[in-house]
Amino acid sequence: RRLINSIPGPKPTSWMYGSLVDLFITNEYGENEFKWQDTYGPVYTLKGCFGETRLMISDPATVKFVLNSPAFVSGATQQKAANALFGYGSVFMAQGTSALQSVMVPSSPPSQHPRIASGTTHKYLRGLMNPWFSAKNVRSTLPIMQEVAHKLVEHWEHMGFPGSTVDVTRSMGDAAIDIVGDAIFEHPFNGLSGKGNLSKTQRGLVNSMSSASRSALLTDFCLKYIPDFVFGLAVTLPLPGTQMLRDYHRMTDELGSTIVRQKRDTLHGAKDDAFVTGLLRTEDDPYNGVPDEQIAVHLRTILFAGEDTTVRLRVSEAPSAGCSTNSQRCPNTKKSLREEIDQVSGDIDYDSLPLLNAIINVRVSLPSHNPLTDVDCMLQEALRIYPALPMAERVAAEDCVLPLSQPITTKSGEEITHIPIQKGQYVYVAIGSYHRLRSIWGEDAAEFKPSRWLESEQPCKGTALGPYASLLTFLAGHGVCLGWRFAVQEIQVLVVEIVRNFVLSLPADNTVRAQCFGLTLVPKTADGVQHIPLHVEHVHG
Ligand code: HEM
Repeated sequence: RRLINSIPGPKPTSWMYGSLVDLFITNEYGENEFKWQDTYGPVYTLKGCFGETRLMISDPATVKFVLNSPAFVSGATQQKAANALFGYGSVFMAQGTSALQSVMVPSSPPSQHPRIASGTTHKYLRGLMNPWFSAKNVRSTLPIMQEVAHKLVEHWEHMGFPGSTVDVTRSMGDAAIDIVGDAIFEHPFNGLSGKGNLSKTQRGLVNSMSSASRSALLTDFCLKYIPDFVFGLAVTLPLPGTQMLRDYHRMTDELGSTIVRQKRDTLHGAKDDAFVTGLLRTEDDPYNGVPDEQIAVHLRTILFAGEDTTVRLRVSEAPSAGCSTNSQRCPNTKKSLREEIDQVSGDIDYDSLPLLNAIINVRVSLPSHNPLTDVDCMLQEALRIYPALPMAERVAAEDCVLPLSQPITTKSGEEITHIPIQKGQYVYVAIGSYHRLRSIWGEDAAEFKPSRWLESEQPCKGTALGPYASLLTFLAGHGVCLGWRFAVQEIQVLVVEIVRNFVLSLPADNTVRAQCFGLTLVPKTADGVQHIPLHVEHVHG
Protein backbone atom coordinates (compact mmCIF):
# COMPACT_ATOMS: atom_id res chain seq x y z
CA ARG A 1 0.00 0.00 0.00
CA ARG A 2 2.95 2.29 0.67
CA LEU A 3 4.08 1.96 -2.95
CA ILE A 4 0.61 2.93 -4.15
CA ASN A 5 0.83 6.08 -2.07
CA SER A 6 4.08 7.03 -3.74
CA ILE A 7 2.53 7.01 -7.22
CA PRO A 8 1.94 10.62 -8.31
CA GLY A 9 -1.52 12.05 -8.83
CA PRO A 10 -3.54 15.23 -8.35
CA LYS A 11 -3.59 16.89 -4.95
CA PRO A 12 -6.97 16.38 -3.26
CA THR A 13 -9.02 19.56 -2.98
CA SER A 14 -11.00 18.34 0.04
CA TRP A 15 -10.26 15.99 2.96
CA MET A 16 -13.80 14.67 2.79
CA TYR A 17 -14.18 14.08 -0.93
CA GLY A 18 -10.53 13.86 -1.98
CA SER A 19 -10.45 14.59 -5.71
CA LEU A 20 -13.82 13.00 -6.45
CA VAL A 21 -15.66 16.31 -6.79
CA ASP A 22 -13.07 17.37 -9.40
CA LEU A 23 -13.50 14.05 -11.14
CA PHE A 24 -17.29 13.78 -11.17
CA ILE A 25 -18.88 17.15 -10.48
CA THR A 26 -17.64 19.24 -13.37
CA ASN A 27 -19.46 21.20 -16.04
CA GLU A 28 -18.24 18.90 -18.74
CA TYR A 29 -17.20 15.29 -18.25
CA GLY A 30 -13.42 14.81 -18.17
CA GLU A 31 -12.64 18.48 -17.57
CA ASN A 32 -10.00 17.53 -14.98
CA GLU A 33 -9.54 13.85 -15.73
CA PHE A 34 -8.02 14.41 -19.17
CA LYS A 35 -5.67 17.09 -17.85
CA TRP A 36 -4.55 14.72 -15.07
CA GLN A 37 -3.79 12.07 -17.66
CA ASP A 38 -1.66 14.59 -19.59
CA THR A 39 0.20 15.51 -16.40
CA TYR A 40 0.63 12.15 -14.65
CA GLY A 41 0.37 9.64 -17.49
CA PRO A 42 -1.91 6.63 -17.95
CA VAL A 43 -1.59 5.32 -14.37
CA TYR A 44 -1.93 7.68 -11.42
CA THR A 45 -3.45 7.81 -7.97
CA LEU A 46 -6.46 9.76 -6.90
CA LYS A 47 -7.81 10.43 -3.43
CA GLY A 48 -11.33 9.23 -2.77
CA CYS A 49 -13.48 10.09 0.26
CA PHE A 50 -11.65 10.39 3.61
CA GLY A 51 -8.16 9.83 2.20
CA GLU A 52 -8.83 6.50 0.45
CA THR A 53 -6.35 5.97 -2.42
CA ARG A 54 -7.72 4.86 -5.76
CA LEU A 55 -5.84 4.04 -8.95
CA MET A 56 -6.87 5.54 -12.29
CA ILE A 57 -5.69 3.38 -15.16
CA SER A 58 -5.76 3.82 -18.93
CA ASP A 59 -2.44 2.08 -19.69
CA PRO A 60 -3.47 -0.73 -22.10
CA ALA A 61 -1.31 -3.38 -20.37
CA THR A 62 -2.74 -2.55 -16.95
CA VAL A 63 -6.31 -2.30 -18.23
CA LYS A 64 -6.00 -5.64 -20.02
CA PHE A 65 -4.75 -7.29 -16.86
CA VAL A 66 -7.49 -5.86 -14.65
CA LEU A 67 -10.30 -6.74 -17.05
CA ASN A 68 -9.09 -10.28 -17.65
CA SER A 69 -7.90 -11.25 -14.19
CA PRO A 70 -10.28 -13.11 -11.86
CA ALA A 71 -8.57 -11.14 -9.07
CA PHE A 72 -10.68 -8.10 -10.00
CA VAL A 73 -14.39 -7.94 -9.33
CA SER A 74 -17.07 -5.25 -9.26
CA GLY A 75 -16.92 -3.06 -6.18
CA ALA A 76 -19.20 -3.52 -3.16
CA THR A 77 -21.18 -0.36 -3.93
CA GLN A 78 -21.77 -1.44 -7.49
CA GLN A 79 -22.90 -4.85 -6.30
CA LYS A 80 -25.28 -3.41 -3.73
CA ALA A 81 -26.72 -1.03 -6.30
CA ALA A 82 -27.13 -3.89 -8.78
CA ASN A 83 -28.81 -6.04 -6.10
CA ALA A 84 -31.24 -3.27 -5.29
CA LEU A 85 -31.96 -2.39 -8.88
CA PHE A 86 -32.06 -5.77 -10.58
CA GLY A 87 -32.44 -8.20 -7.66
CA TYR A 88 -30.10 -11.04 -6.68
CA GLY A 89 -28.84 -13.08 -9.59
CA SER A 90 -28.06 -10.41 -12.17
CA VAL A 91 -25.17 -11.13 -14.50
CA PHE A 92 -23.80 -7.65 -13.67
CA MET A 93 -23.19 -8.28 -10.02
CA ALA A 94 -22.22 -11.89 -10.47
CA GLN A 95 -18.68 -10.69 -11.13
CA GLY A 96 -18.23 -10.11 -7.41
CA THR A 97 -17.01 -12.87 -5.14
CA SER A 98 -19.74 -12.40 -2.55
CA ALA A 99 -22.20 -12.78 -5.38
CA LEU A 100 -20.97 -16.29 -5.95
CA GLN A 101 -22.47 -17.42 -2.70
CA SER A 102 -25.60 -15.34 -2.85
CA VAL A 103 -26.64 -15.28 -6.44
CA MET A 104 -27.71 -18.54 -7.64
CA VAL A 105 -31.07 -19.82 -7.07
CA PRO A 106 -31.95 -21.03 -3.64
CA SER A 107 -33.57 -24.12 -5.09
CA SER A 108 -30.31 -25.36 -6.58
CA PRO A 109 -27.30 -24.71 -4.39
CA PRO A 110 -24.09 -24.35 -6.40
CA SER A 111 -22.72 -27.65 -5.10
CA GLN A 112 -25.61 -29.52 -6.70
CA HIS A 113 -25.33 -27.61 -9.91
CA PRO A 114 -23.00 -29.36 -12.32
CA ARG A 115 -22.29 -26.35 -14.51
CA ILE A 116 -21.81 -23.90 -11.68
CA ALA A 117 -19.54 -26.27 -9.84
CA SER A 118 -17.16 -26.13 -12.78
CA GLY A 119 -17.10 -22.37 -13.08
CA THR A 120 -18.36 -19.15 -11.59
CA THR A 121 -21.89 -17.91 -11.52
CA HIS A 122 -20.93 -15.02 -13.75
CA LYS A 123 -19.47 -17.34 -16.35
CA TYR A 124 -22.47 -19.60 -16.07
CA LEU A 125 -25.00 -16.81 -16.62
CA ARG A 126 -23.00 -15.42 -19.52
CA GLY A 127 -22.91 -18.91 -21.00
CA LEU A 128 -26.72 -19.00 -20.92
CA MET A 129 -27.10 -15.58 -22.54
CA ASN A 130 -24.15 -15.36 -24.92
CA PRO A 131 -25.51 -17.64 -27.68
CA TRP A 132 -28.49 -15.37 -28.19
CA PHE A 133 -26.19 -12.37 -28.74
CA SER A 134 -24.24 -14.08 -31.57
CA ALA A 135 -23.70 -12.12 -34.81
CA LYS A 136 -26.21 -14.31 -36.68
CA ASN A 137 -28.93 -13.99 -34.10
CA VAL A 138 -28.52 -10.26 -33.73
CA ARG A 139 -28.68 -9.85 -37.52
CA SER A 140 -31.99 -11.72 -37.51
CA THR A 141 -33.50 -8.98 -35.34
CA LEU A 142 -32.91 -6.36 -38.04
CA PRO A 143 -36.53 -6.29 -39.33
CA ILE A 144 -37.80 -5.82 -35.78
CA MET A 145 -35.46 -2.88 -35.22
CA GLN A 146 -36.45 -1.36 -38.56
CA GLU A 147 -40.12 -1.63 -37.68
CA VAL A 148 -39.58 0.16 -34.37
CA ALA A 149 -37.52 2.82 -36.20
CA HIS A 150 -40.48 3.44 -38.55
CA LYS A 151 -42.76 3.71 -35.53
CA LEU A 152 -40.39 6.26 -34.02
CA VAL A 153 -40.62 8.40 -37.15
CA GLU A 154 -44.44 8.11 -37.13
CA HIS A 155 -44.44 9.03 -33.45
CA TRP A 156 -42.43 12.19 -34.09
CA GLU A 157 -44.85 13.12 -36.87
CA HIS A 158 -47.86 12.36 -34.69
CA MET A 159 -46.44 14.43 -31.83
CA GLY A 160 -45.80 17.37 -34.19
CA PHE A 161 -42.03 17.42 -33.63
CA PRO A 162 -41.14 18.81 -37.09
CA GLY A 163 -40.89 22.59 -36.89
CA SER A 164 -40.34 22.64 -33.14
CA THR A 165 -37.58 22.27 -30.58
CA VAL A 166 -38.14 19.24 -28.39
CA ASP A 167 -36.39 16.87 -26.03
CA VAL A 168 -36.13 13.70 -28.09
CA THR A 169 -34.57 11.57 -25.33
CA ARG A 170 -37.93 10.37 -24.11
CA SER A 171 -39.10 8.93 -27.40
CA MET A 172 -35.64 7.48 -28.06
CA GLY A 173 -35.86 5.69 -24.70
CA ASP A 174 -39.32 4.41 -25.59
CA ALA A 175 -37.98 3.09 -28.90
CA ALA A 176 -35.05 1.36 -27.13
CA ILE A 177 -37.46 -0.30 -24.70
CA ASP A 178 -39.70 -1.44 -27.56
CA ILE A 179 -36.71 -2.94 -29.36
CA VAL A 180 -35.66 -4.86 -26.24
CA GLY A 181 -39.27 -6.04 -25.75
CA ASP A 182 -39.92 -7.10 -29.34
CA ALA A 183 -36.48 -8.49 -30.22
CA ILE A 184 -35.25 -10.02 -26.95
CA PHE A 185 -38.31 -10.79 -24.82
CA GLU A 186 -40.81 -11.29 -27.66
CA HIS A 187 -43.32 -9.21 -25.75
CA PRO A 188 -44.64 -5.72 -26.57
CA PHE A 189 -43.49 -3.19 -23.96
CA ASN A 190 -45.62 -0.43 -25.56
CA GLY A 191 -43.14 2.39 -25.04
CA LEU A 192 -43.84 4.42 -28.19
CA SER A 193 -47.57 3.72 -28.16
CA GLY A 194 -47.74 5.18 -24.65
CA LYS A 195 -49.93 2.27 -23.50
CA GLY A 196 -47.37 0.92 -21.03
CA ASN A 197 -45.82 2.49 -17.93
CA LEU A 198 -42.57 0.58 -18.07
CA SER A 199 -40.45 3.14 -19.89
CA LYS A 200 -41.89 6.01 -17.83
CA THR A 201 -41.09 4.28 -14.54
CA GLN A 202 -37.65 3.21 -15.71
CA ARG A 203 -36.88 6.75 -16.91
CA GLY A 204 -37.90 8.17 -13.53
CA LEU A 205 -35.64 5.71 -11.78
CA VAL A 206 -32.66 6.38 -14.07
CA ASN A 207 -33.07 10.15 -13.73
CA SER A 208 -33.30 9.94 -9.95
CA MET A 209 -30.00 8.06 -9.88
CA SER A 210 -28.20 10.25 -12.39
CA SER A 211 -27.33 13.39 -10.52
CA ALA A 212 -23.87 14.39 -9.48
CA SER A 213 -23.81 15.73 -5.94
CA ARG A 214 -21.54 15.68 -2.92
CA SER A 215 -24.09 13.73 -0.88
CA ALA A 216 -24.25 11.09 -3.59
CA LEU A 217 -20.44 10.75 -3.43
CA LEU A 218 -20.63 10.23 0.34
CA THR A 219 -23.47 7.70 -0.02
CA ASP A 220 -21.39 5.87 -2.57
CA PHE A 221 -18.46 5.74 -0.16
CA CYS A 222 -20.55 4.66 2.85
CA LEU A 223 -22.48 1.95 0.99
CA LYS A 224 -19.59 -0.46 0.96
CA TYR A 225 -19.45 -0.42 4.78
CA ILE A 226 -23.16 -1.06 5.21
CA PRO A 227 -24.02 -4.74 5.70
CA ASP A 228 -26.24 -6.23 3.02
CA PHE A 229 -29.15 -6.83 5.38
CA VAL A 230 -29.14 -3.19 6.59
CA PHE A 231 -29.04 -1.99 3.00
CA GLY A 232 -31.88 -4.39 2.18
CA LEU A 233 -33.93 -2.86 5.02
CA ALA A 234 -33.12 0.68 3.88
CA VAL A 235 -34.54 -0.08 0.47
CA THR A 236 -37.89 -0.90 2.11
CA LEU A 237 -38.16 2.54 3.78
CA PRO A 238 -41.16 4.59 2.62
CA LEU A 239 -39.19 7.20 0.66
CA PRO A 240 -40.05 8.50 -2.84
CA GLY A 241 -36.91 6.91 -4.39
CA THR A 242 -37.45 3.51 -2.80
CA GLN A 243 -41.16 3.62 -3.64
CA MET A 244 -40.25 4.14 -7.29
CA LEU A 245 -37.88 1.18 -7.08
CA ARG A 246 -40.56 -1.02 -5.52
CA ASP A 247 -43.07 0.00 -8.21
CA TYR A 248 -40.51 -0.83 -10.87
CA HIS A 249 -39.85 -4.24 -9.31
CA ARG A 250 -43.55 -5.01 -9.00
CA MET A 251 -44.15 -4.05 -12.61
CA THR A 252 -41.20 -6.02 -13.98
CA ASP A 253 -41.89 -9.04 -11.73
CA GLU A 254 -45.39 -9.23 -13.22
CA LEU A 255 -44.02 -8.72 -16.72
CA GLY A 256 -41.41 -11.44 -16.13
CA SER A 257 -44.11 -13.92 -14.99
CA THR A 258 -46.27 -13.11 -18.02
CA ILE A 259 -43.34 -13.60 -20.39
CA VAL A 260 -42.46 -16.95 -18.80
CA ARG A 261 -46.08 -18.15 -18.81
CA GLN A 262 -46.58 -17.21 -22.46
CA LYS A 263 -43.28 -18.82 -23.44
CA ARG A 264 -44.07 -22.08 -21.62
CA ASP A 265 -47.55 -22.12 -23.18
CA THR A 266 -46.15 -21.81 -26.71
CA LEU A 267 -43.24 -24.21 -26.18
CA HIS A 268 -45.22 -27.13 -24.71
CA GLY A 269 -41.99 -28.56 -23.36
CA ALA A 270 -40.09 -28.09 -26.64
CA LYS A 271 -37.17 -25.68 -27.21
CA ASP A 272 -36.67 -22.69 -29.49
CA ASP A 273 -33.91 -20.10 -30.03
CA ALA A 274 -35.52 -17.35 -27.99
CA PHE A 275 -33.52 -15.48 -25.35
CA VAL A 276 -35.96 -16.46 -22.59
CA THR A 277 -35.95 -20.12 -23.63
CA GLY A 278 -32.17 -20.13 -23.24
CA LEU A 279 -32.62 -19.12 -19.60
CA LEU A 280 -35.54 -21.35 -18.66
CA ARG A 281 -35.26 -24.64 -16.84
CA THR A 282 -36.84 -27.70 -18.30
CA GLU A 283 -38.19 -30.83 -16.66
CA ASP A 284 -35.50 -32.92 -18.37
CA ASP A 285 -32.69 -30.76 -16.98
CA PRO A 286 -33.96 -29.10 -13.81
CA TYR A 287 -30.52 -27.85 -12.76
CA ASN A 288 -29.82 -26.02 -15.98
CA GLY A 289 -31.06 -22.44 -16.47
CA VAL A 290 -32.57 -20.18 -13.83
CA PRO A 291 -35.83 -20.52 -11.90
CA ASP A 292 -38.85 -18.84 -13.50
CA GLU A 293 -39.02 -16.10 -10.86
CA GLN A 294 -35.48 -15.02 -11.76
CA ILE A 295 -36.43 -14.08 -15.32
CA ALA A 296 -37.54 -10.69 -13.95
CA VAL A 297 -33.99 -10.09 -12.66
CA HIS A 298 -32.57 -10.64 -16.13
CA LEU A 299 -35.36 -8.59 -17.67
CA ARG A 300 -34.40 -5.62 -15.47
CA THR A 301 -30.70 -6.12 -16.22
CA ILE A 302 -31.20 -6.13 -19.98
CA LEU A 303 -33.68 -3.25 -19.84
CA PHE A 304 -31.19 -1.07 -17.98
CA ALA A 305 -28.12 -2.22 -19.88
CA GLY A 306 -29.88 -1.87 -23.22
CA GLU A 307 -31.87 1.30 -22.73
CA ASP A 308 -29.83 3.70 -20.67
CA THR A 309 -26.50 3.23 -22.45
CA THR A 310 -27.89 3.05 -25.94
CA VAL A 311 -30.30 5.92 -25.71
CA ARG A 312 -27.68 8.26 -24.33
CA LEU A 313 -25.32 7.38 -27.09
CA ARG A 314 -27.87 7.66 -29.86
CA VAL A 315 -29.10 10.97 -28.63
CA SER A 316 -25.57 12.34 -28.49
CA GLU A 317 -25.20 11.28 -32.11
CA ALA A 318 -28.50 12.58 -33.27
CA PRO A 319 -27.51 16.23 -33.74
CA SER A 320 -24.38 15.30 -35.58
CA ALA A 321 -26.12 12.74 -37.70
CA GLY A 322 -28.77 15.21 -38.72
CA CYS A 323 -26.04 17.82 -38.58
CA SER A 324 -25.53 20.09 -35.68
CA THR A 325 -25.58 23.80 -36.33
CA ASN A 326 -22.18 23.94 -34.69
CA SER A 327 -20.26 24.77 -37.84
CA GLN A 328 -16.92 24.38 -36.13
CA ARG A 329 -17.67 20.75 -35.62
CA CYS A 330 -19.34 19.67 -38.80
CA PRO A 331 -19.74 22.13 -41.62
CA ASN A 332 -20.35 19.60 -44.39
CA THR A 333 -21.71 16.64 -42.68
CA LYS A 334 -25.41 17.08 -43.16
CA LYS A 335 -25.14 16.84 -46.88
CA SER A 336 -22.71 14.00 -47.03
CA LEU A 337 -24.30 11.68 -44.53
CA ARG A 338 -27.69 12.40 -45.99
CA GLU A 339 -26.36 11.78 -49.47
CA GLU A 340 -24.81 8.52 -48.36
CA ILE A 341 -28.08 7.36 -46.87
CA ASP A 342 -30.19 8.65 -49.78
CA GLN A 343 -28.04 6.72 -52.23
CA VAL A 344 -29.19 3.39 -50.85
CA SER A 345 -32.59 1.95 -51.42
CA GLY A 346 -34.22 -1.38 -50.67
CA ASP A 347 -32.42 -3.63 -48.22
CA ILE A 348 -29.68 -1.66 -46.52
CA ASP A 349 -26.33 -3.18 -45.68
CA TYR A 350 -25.68 -0.91 -42.71
CA ASP A 351 -22.06 -2.01 -42.34
CA SER A 352 -21.26 -0.71 -45.82
CA LEU A 353 -22.12 2.94 -45.13
CA PRO A 354 -18.71 4.53 -44.40
CA LEU A 355 -19.86 7.83 -42.99
CA LEU A 356 -22.60 6.41 -40.87
CA ASN A 357 -20.16 4.01 -39.34
CA ALA A 358 -17.50 6.63 -38.91
CA ILE A 359 -19.91 8.30 -36.56
CA ILE A 360 -20.11 5.22 -34.47
CA ASN A 361 -16.64 3.96 -35.29
CA VAL A 362 -17.25 0.82 -37.24
CA ARG A 363 -14.28 -0.19 -39.29
CA VAL A 364 -15.52 -0.87 -42.82
CA SER A 365 -13.80 -1.92 -46.00
CA LEU A 366 -14.10 1.06 -48.27
CA PRO A 367 -14.90 0.87 -51.97
CA SER A 368 -11.87 1.68 -54.13
CA HIS A 369 -13.34 5.02 -55.06
CA ASN A 370 -14.96 6.52 -52.05
CA PRO A 371 -16.59 9.84 -52.88
CA LEU A 372 -16.87 10.69 -49.24
CA THR A 373 -13.25 10.48 -48.14
CA ASP A 374 -12.54 14.02 -49.29
CA VAL A 375 -15.39 15.30 -47.22
CA ASP A 376 -14.07 17.05 -44.18
CA CYS A 377 -16.34 14.99 -42.06
CA MET A 378 -16.53 16.16 -38.52
CA LEU A 379 -19.31 14.06 -37.16
CA GLN A 380 -18.90 13.12 -33.55
CA GLU A 381 -17.14 9.89 -32.99
CA ALA A 382 -19.73 9.14 -30.44
CA LEU A 383 -18.58 5.78 -29.20
CA ARG A 384 -14.99 6.91 -28.73
CA ILE A 385 -15.51 10.39 -27.40
CA TYR A 386 -18.68 9.73 -25.42
CA PRO A 387 -18.51 6.17 -24.09
CA ALA A 388 -21.80 5.71 -22.22
CA LEU A 389 -19.84 4.31 -19.28
CA PRO A 390 -16.63 6.36 -19.23
CA MET A 391 -15.27 4.55 -16.19
CA ALA A 392 -15.56 1.04 -14.82
CA GLU A 393 -14.90 0.48 -11.15
CA ARG A 394 -13.15 -2.68 -10.00
CA VAL A 395 -11.72 -3.89 -6.69
CA ALA A 396 -8.91 -6.38 -6.08
CA ALA A 397 -10.29 -9.51 -4.43
CA GLU A 398 -6.73 -10.66 -3.64
CA ASP A 399 -3.20 -9.27 -3.55
CA CYS A 400 -1.70 -9.04 -7.03
CA VAL A 401 0.82 -7.24 -9.20
CA LEU A 402 -0.27 -4.88 -11.96
CA PRO A 403 1.82 -4.75 -15.13
CA LEU A 404 2.68 -1.42 -16.77
CA SER A 405 3.50 -0.84 -20.43
CA GLN A 406 5.66 2.12 -19.50
CA PRO A 407 7.52 2.74 -16.23
CA ILE A 408 6.27 5.20 -13.64
CA THR A 409 8.52 7.48 -11.63
CA THR A 410 7.33 7.55 -8.03
CA LYS A 411 7.24 10.65 -5.85
CA SER A 412 10.61 9.61 -4.43
CA GLY A 413 12.15 9.41 -7.92
CA GLU A 414 12.23 5.60 -8.09
CA GLU A 415 11.30 4.04 -11.45
CA ILE A 416 8.83 1.16 -11.24
CA THR A 417 7.73 -1.25 -13.96
CA HIS A 418 4.87 -2.92 -12.08
CA ILE A 419 2.64 -2.10 -9.10
CA PRO A 420 2.05 -4.57 -6.27
CA ILE A 421 -1.42 -3.96 -4.85
CA GLN A 422 -3.30 -5.35 -1.90
CA LYS A 423 -6.69 -6.97 -1.66
CA GLY A 424 -9.37 -4.27 -1.37
CA GLN A 425 -7.60 -1.77 -3.66
CA TYR A 426 -10.10 0.16 -5.78
CA VAL A 427 -9.26 0.83 -9.41
CA TYR A 428 -11.01 2.97 -12.01
CA VAL A 429 -10.62 1.67 -15.56
CA ALA A 430 -10.63 5.07 -17.25
CA ILE A 431 -12.36 4.25 -20.55
CA GLY A 432 -12.76 7.89 -21.67
CA SER A 433 -9.11 8.62 -20.87
CA TYR A 434 -7.92 5.52 -22.76
CA HIS A 435 -9.77 6.83 -25.83
CA ARG A 436 -7.77 10.06 -25.56
CA LEU A 437 -4.32 8.50 -25.21
CA ARG A 438 -2.13 10.14 -27.84
CA SER A 439 0.21 7.14 -27.83
CA ILE A 440 -2.68 4.99 -29.07
CA TRP A 441 -4.97 7.31 -31.06
CA GLY A 442 -2.46 9.87 -32.35
CA GLU A 443 -1.74 13.49 -31.56
CA ASP A 444 -5.32 14.44 -32.41
CA ALA A 445 -6.77 11.86 -30.00
CA ALA A 446 -8.92 14.40 -28.18
CA GLU A 447 -10.50 15.74 -31.38
CA PHE A 448 -13.83 14.74 -32.85
CA LYS A 449 -12.55 13.33 -36.08
CA PRO A 450 -14.60 10.59 -37.71
CA SER A 451 -12.38 10.73 -40.79
CA ARG A 452 -9.77 8.81 -38.78
CA TRP A 453 -12.04 5.79 -39.32
CA LEU A 454 -12.05 6.32 -43.07
CA GLU A 455 -8.29 6.16 -43.49
CA SER A 456 -6.55 3.03 -44.68
CA GLU A 457 -4.60 2.55 -41.44
CA GLN A 458 -6.27 1.48 -38.21
CA PRO A 459 -6.68 4.55 -36.00
CA CYS A 460 -5.81 2.50 -32.90
CA LYS A 461 -2.08 1.92 -32.66
CA GLY A 462 -1.49 -0.86 -30.19
CA THR A 463 -3.16 -3.95 -28.83
CA ALA A 464 -6.89 -4.03 -29.40
CA LEU A 465 -8.65 -4.16 -26.06
CA GLY A 466 -12.38 -4.11 -26.72
CA PRO A 467 -14.48 -6.38 -28.96
CA TYR A 468 -15.35 -3.63 -31.37
CA ALA A 469 -13.12 -1.23 -33.34
CA SER A 470 -10.46 -1.57 -30.60
CA LEU A 471 -12.57 0.61 -28.36
CA LEU A 472 -13.13 0.11 -24.66
CA THR A 473 -16.67 1.50 -24.91
CA PHE A 474 -18.11 -1.97 -24.42
CA LEU A 475 -15.29 -2.85 -22.03
CA ALA A 476 -13.30 -6.06 -22.53
CA GLY A 477 -12.38 -9.28 -20.78
CA HIS A 478 -14.78 -11.42 -18.78
CA GLY A 479 -17.28 -8.58 -18.16
CA VAL A 480 -17.40 -7.35 -21.76
CA CYS A 481 -20.81 -6.01 -22.78
CA LEU A 482 -23.04 -8.89 -23.83
CA GLY A 483 -25.16 -6.71 -26.09
CA TRP A 484 -22.52 -4.82 -28.09
CA ARG A 485 -23.54 -6.21 -31.48
CA PHE A 486 -27.17 -5.55 -30.67
CA ALA A 487 -26.35 -1.97 -29.59
CA VAL A 488 -24.32 -1.19 -32.72
CA GLN A 489 -27.03 -2.48 -35.04
CA GLU A 490 -29.72 -0.63 -33.14
CA ILE A 491 -27.80 2.65 -33.43
CA GLN A 492 -27.22 2.11 -37.16
CA VAL A 493 -30.89 1.45 -37.83
CA LEU A 494 -32.23 4.35 -35.80
CA VAL A 495 -29.72 6.92 -37.03
CA VAL A 496 -30.40 6.00 -40.66
CA GLU A 497 -34.17 6.25 -40.21
CA ILE A 498 -33.95 9.58 -38.42
CA VAL A 499 -31.56 11.13 -40.95
CA ARG A 500 -33.73 9.92 -43.82
CA ASN A 501 -36.70 11.76 -42.46
CA PHE A 502 -35.51 14.69 -40.37
CA VAL A 503 -32.89 17.39 -40.03
CA LEU A 504 -31.90 17.87 -36.41
CA SER A 505 -30.01 20.79 -35.00
CA LEU A 506 -29.05 22.05 -31.58
CA PRO A 507 -30.70 25.35 -30.71
CA ALA A 508 -28.02 28.05 -31.08
CA ASP A 509 -28.34 29.20 -27.49
CA ASN A 510 -28.20 25.77 -25.90
CA THR A 511 -25.02 23.82 -25.42
CA VAL A 512 -25.44 20.22 -24.38
CA ARG A 513 -22.83 18.97 -21.98
CA ALA A 514 -22.07 15.46 -20.86
CA GLN A 515 -21.69 14.95 -17.14
CA CYS A 516 -20.51 11.74 -15.63
CA PHE A 517 -22.31 10.26 -12.73
CA GLY A 518 -23.36 6.90 -11.44
CA LEU A 519 -20.55 6.04 -13.87
CA THR A 520 -22.70 6.78 -16.93
CA LEU A 521 -22.63 9.92 -19.03
CA VAL A 522 -25.67 12.10 -18.61
CA PRO A 523 -26.49 14.80 -21.16
CA LYS A 524 -27.50 18.13 -19.66
CA THR A 525 -28.04 21.67 -20.85
CA ALA A 526 -26.23 24.59 -19.22
CA ASP A 527 -29.10 25.07 -16.73
CA GLY A 528 -28.44 21.58 -15.35
CA VAL A 529 -31.60 19.99 -16.81
CA GLN A 530 -31.16 16.42 -18.04
CA HIS A 531 -32.36 16.64 -21.63
CA ILE A 532 -31.25 17.36 -25.16
CA PRO A 533 -33.45 19.93 -26.85
CA LEU A 534 -33.17 19.53 -30.61
CA HIS A 535 -34.76 21.49 -33.41
CA VAL A 536 -36.50 19.02 -35.72
CA GLU A 537 -37.35 19.76 -39.36
CA HIS A 538 -38.55 17.61 -42.22
CA VAL A 539 -35.84 16.70 -44.69
CA HIS A 540 -37.71 18.20 -47.60
CA GLY A 541 -38.93 21.55 -46.36
C1 HEM B 1 -24.10 1.84 -26.72
C2 HEM B 1 -24.66 0.96 -25.95
C3 HEM B 1 -23.96 0.18 -24.89
C4 HEM B 1 -22.80 0.44 -24.24
C5 HEM B 1 -21.86 1.63 -24.43
C6 HEM B 1 -22.59 -0.63 -23.30
C7 HEM B 1 -21.50 -0.72 -22.46
C8 HEM B 1 -21.33 -1.70 -21.50
C9 HEM B 1 -20.23 -1.74 -20.56
C10 HEM B 1 -19.10 -0.72 -20.47
C11 HEM B 1 -20.41 -2.83 -19.77
C12 HEM B 1 -19.53 -3.28 -18.60
C13 HEM B 1 -19.97 -2.59 -17.31
C14 HEM B 1 -19.11 -2.97 -16.13
O1 HEM B 1 -18.80 -4.14 -15.96
O2 HEM B 1 -18.80 -2.09 -15.32
C15 HEM B 1 -21.61 -3.50 -20.23
C16 HEM B 1 -22.11 -4.65 -19.69
C17 HEM B 1 -23.26 -5.25 -20.12
N1 HEM B 1 -24.05 -4.88 -21.18
FE1 HEM B 1 -23.77 -3.28 -22.38
N2 HEM B 1 -23.61 -1.52 -23.39
C18 HEM B 1 -24.47 -1.07 -24.36
C19 HEM B 1 -25.64 -1.68 -24.79
C20 HEM B 1 -26.09 -2.89 -24.33
C21 HEM B 1 -27.25 -3.58 -24.83
C22 HEM B 1 -28.14 -3.07 -25.97
C23 HEM B 1 -27.40 -4.71 -24.08
C24 HEM B 1 -28.44 -5.79 -24.18
C25 HEM B 1 -29.43 -5.80 -24.97
C26 HEM B 1 -26.31 -4.75 -23.12
C27 HEM B 1 -26.11 -5.74 -22.19
C28 HEM B 1 -25.09 -5.75 -21.27
C29 HEM B 1 -24.98 -6.76 -20.22
C30 HEM B 1 -25.94 -7.91 -19.95
C31 HEM B 1 -23.81 -6.46 -19.51
C32 HEM B 1 -23.25 -7.21 -18.30
C33 HEM B 1 -22.15 -8.11 -18.76
C34 HEM B 1 -21.43 -8.79 -17.62
O3 HEM B 1 -21.39 -8.26 -16.51
O4 HEM B 1 -20.89 -9.88 -17.85
N3 HEM B 1 -25.54 -3.64 -23.31
N4 HEM B 1 -22.15 -2.79 -21.28
